Amino acid sequence: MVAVEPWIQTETPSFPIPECATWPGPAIPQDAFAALPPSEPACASCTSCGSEILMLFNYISLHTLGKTKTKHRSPKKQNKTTGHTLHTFVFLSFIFDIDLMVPVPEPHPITFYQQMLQSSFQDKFLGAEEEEWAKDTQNLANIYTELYITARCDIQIPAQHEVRSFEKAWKPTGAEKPIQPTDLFKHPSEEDKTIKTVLTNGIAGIGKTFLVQKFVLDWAEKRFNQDVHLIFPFTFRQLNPLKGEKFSLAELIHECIPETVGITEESKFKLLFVFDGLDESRLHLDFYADDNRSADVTKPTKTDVLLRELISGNLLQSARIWITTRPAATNQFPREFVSNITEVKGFTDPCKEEYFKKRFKDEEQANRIVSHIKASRSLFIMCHIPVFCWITATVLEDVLKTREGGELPKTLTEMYTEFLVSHIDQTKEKYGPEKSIQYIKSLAKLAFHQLEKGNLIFYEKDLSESNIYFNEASVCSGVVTKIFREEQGRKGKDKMFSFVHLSVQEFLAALYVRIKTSSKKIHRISIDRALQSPNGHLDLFLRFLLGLSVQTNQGKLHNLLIKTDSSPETNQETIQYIKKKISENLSPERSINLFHCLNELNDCSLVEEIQQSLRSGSLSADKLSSAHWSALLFILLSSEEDLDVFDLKKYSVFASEDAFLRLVPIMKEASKILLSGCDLSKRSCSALSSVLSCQSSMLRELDLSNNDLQDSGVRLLSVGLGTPHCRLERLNLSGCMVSAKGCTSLASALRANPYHLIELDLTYNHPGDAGTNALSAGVEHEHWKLKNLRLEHGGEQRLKPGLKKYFCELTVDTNTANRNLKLSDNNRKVTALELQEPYPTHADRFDTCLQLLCEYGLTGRTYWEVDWKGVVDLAVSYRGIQKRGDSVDCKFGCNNQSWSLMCSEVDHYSVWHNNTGKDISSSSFSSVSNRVGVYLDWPAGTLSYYRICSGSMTLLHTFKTTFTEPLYPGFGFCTLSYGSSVSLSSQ
Ligand SMILES: Nc1ncnc2c1ncn2[C@@H]1O[C@H](COP(=O)(O)OP(=O)(O)OP(=O)(O)O)[C@@H](O)[C@H]1O
Repeated sequence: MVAVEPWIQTETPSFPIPECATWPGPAIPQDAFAALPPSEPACASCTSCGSEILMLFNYISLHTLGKTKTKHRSPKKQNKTTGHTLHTFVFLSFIFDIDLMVPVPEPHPITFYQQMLQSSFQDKFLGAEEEEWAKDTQNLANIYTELYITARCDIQIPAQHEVRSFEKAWKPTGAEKPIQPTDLFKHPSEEDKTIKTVLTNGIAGIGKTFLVQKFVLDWAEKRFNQDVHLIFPFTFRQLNPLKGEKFSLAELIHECIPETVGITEESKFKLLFVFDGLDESRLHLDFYADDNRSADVTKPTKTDVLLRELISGNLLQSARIWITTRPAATNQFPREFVSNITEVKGFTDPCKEEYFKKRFKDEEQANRIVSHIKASRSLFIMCHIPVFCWITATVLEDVLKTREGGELPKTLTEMYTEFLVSHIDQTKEKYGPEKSIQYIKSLAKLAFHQLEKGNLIFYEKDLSESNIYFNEASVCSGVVTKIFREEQGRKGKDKMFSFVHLSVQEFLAALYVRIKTSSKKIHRISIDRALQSPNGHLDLFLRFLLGLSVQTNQGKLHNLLIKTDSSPETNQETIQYIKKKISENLSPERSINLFHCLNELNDCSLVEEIQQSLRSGSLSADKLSSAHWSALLFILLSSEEDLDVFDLKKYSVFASEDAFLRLVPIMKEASKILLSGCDLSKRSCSALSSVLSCQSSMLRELDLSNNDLQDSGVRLLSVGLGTPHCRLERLNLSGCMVSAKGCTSLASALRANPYHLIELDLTYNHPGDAGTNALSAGVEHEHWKLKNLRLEHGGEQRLKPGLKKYFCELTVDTNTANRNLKLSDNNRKVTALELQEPYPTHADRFDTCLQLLCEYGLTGRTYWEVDWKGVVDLAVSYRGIQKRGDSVDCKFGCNNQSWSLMCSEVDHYSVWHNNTGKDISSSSFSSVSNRVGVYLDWPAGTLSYYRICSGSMTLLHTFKTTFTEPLYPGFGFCTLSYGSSVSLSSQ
């Protein structure tokens, strides 16, 4: 027996394999495994899966190798066969019927086959640029730009049409964990454990196929993943035509990956099966179907069943599986078969630039293109999608070549119009203008009808319905190859087609409508239809349709469009109609699309109005209309501002609860929401609950401390917390008036969804025994992730509203009182007098400054109130403030040891720290008030002073700092204001 690799070991127990006698070929040479590292198996000791592989490759050697030797290959492919090594030559000779010049003894060590496959894949994947539709793109290794990939712990099924999601200014967030492609199969927490099945999710054109190709190329060029012996890359497009046909697994592999034909070795290989494009699958992949019997690798089985068995792990249990898909198809895949989910997010901002720099070798040209794209926010955002970068690069390259110094396209419609025009121009001369125009028209028809049906992949039959006949199309392929691609089906059957990107299909569909009708009404009808769509699937179509009514775009496509009545006046009517719609109560997503439409129509008036008010500081939340609110959200969502952290205090102009509720779409983008002390009530809890339960919620941290949410609010919040989509890790409800009832709601939410919350802060509440027990019991539970439950500083007083819950009765420290300060009213009143008191000498006594300190140092949250008269300093100070003399080191507010509010019946208020003062405007105070409230939140580093008048509080000032020692409240007076006094108020 030899060492079995851990990832095989963990899955099936070892048992002795059948005797080598079952091997039908020549005996295995002694040195067959010589090229393997010492930990690799030196002989065929095996697990159950090992024996499956043994049978698989025995079968290959017997049945398929000979058969495929005679297979006919296309001359085009033959030209590509410039083998890298002797092995490659030998291997390729099997495929291409080239006479063997050097006989190679069989069977070979695994490294032999590995090298053959790797050499062959180098040819295949380096040559990715040879794809028909992308003839001008460069070599994969040269153009490949790093993609941002994240690990997710669940599958996201978008409620929206995926095209919409590419409008957002996506940025890496703290909530997401980026991973390298080389770590796809590494366990996130346990390094020595590998993962069996990875599902990689990503919207259309985001780079999934490129990622797969680069992964395989890196393996083939021995850069990464060398622990995998063999990689078998499939695409669902390839597999679709095989639906219902019967193959053994080996035959299926050979059928789709001819490069594997030579493999005849038996052993326990580490295999990786890659299946690209689950969303395009037409196979019957019902994992719970009745016919799910355990399949035999060697017996002909229906392709659909083989795949299901392989993916579900019933076949080749130790093989790794990697599936890529667009989000819409993720729900086809049962969660229990996925060990890890990753998402391709596209290019980060620096990578967008890098892409263009790779694509344009001329540095000056590259810089010009990058700065043009950056100048148009919408284009720059969209460039996180690689296919959009490709379209942009293609267009701009052409425009720069043909129009020296000319305007570059700025809107989306302008970009796609140029894209189309450049292809028509390139091919007109070759095939004649009529034919090329006719084909574009036919493609537009196809695009429209298939979009209506929701189809992204079409067959020859669909083409002929739009008068496209394959043979002619291929003759004229120069016209269409860049916008339309053909996937080579099997043996010439079932050819499949798609547009290079869904957005191209949507553009052509809009063009079709423009070709067909010049009616004024079409704008309104299309706007209404797009607004009715629950998932926004017509949003982009609408933008193109309206963009195509702009005269400059129409001028460029005059060969295709009939004369329309899209005069500037008609467009003005459309603009007014859109503005009217925006002012109605639309969902944020729909209204944001309408702003994009206005942009396509070159109308930016609404957005400019808001931007102007933002710049001048005249924006006031209560004066904003619905349309202005939508404009504001549009600006915020598409701004460069980092939306990862939502801090309501940053949006001070919206600090009312009503305004806060309007900002929910922004909160949905955040991973951290900071709402401490924002006067929120239970109304806000329902909104936050919807953010928590939103499918795409990235929220990990929510700080609601110091809001009087009460149990009713916490109950609403718990609804969101308990939903499976909520992945909140930290929740701060400190000082939210929560009693046992609220704790019980939280506990039941956590019973439903115990997997994410790690930290729960319930300090300064009143959980009582019942609340404490309900939550503490959960912490002990093995499924609960909650580790840090904080319940300190509890008590009945915490159920009081506002800052009163932190009320504290201060006691003066008589040993610190200056002799000119008289204490009366049971030491609760301090008055500055010219006449000295006979206090004994004490080291802590202020000998010159008319000041005193209170007895206890404060380190938590404390609130107190005082009544004052004359001119007084209401201060907090470190204990070590100097007590001798009258220098700045002694005086409250004049050093770095103390902070003070100076109240004067003449000059009103000023705040002081470190000898720097700031007056507080008194113009807003209509009447005199001599009561001040002081709130110290020592851990948060805030000290706030409030003016209290007839029971209402007005914030005067907040100091924000980091306190390093306990703080002692203190009172100070100046020598010229004898008679001034401070009285400590009781609760
Ligand atoms: N990492 C990358 N570096 C450079 N270009 C890329 C990269 N990824 C993708 N592209 C460009 O974008 C195009 C589309 O990418 P790809 O086909 O991989 O997307 P996809 O996610 O598989 O899309 P779909 O879901 O539509 O199949 C590529 O042909 C290439 O031009």
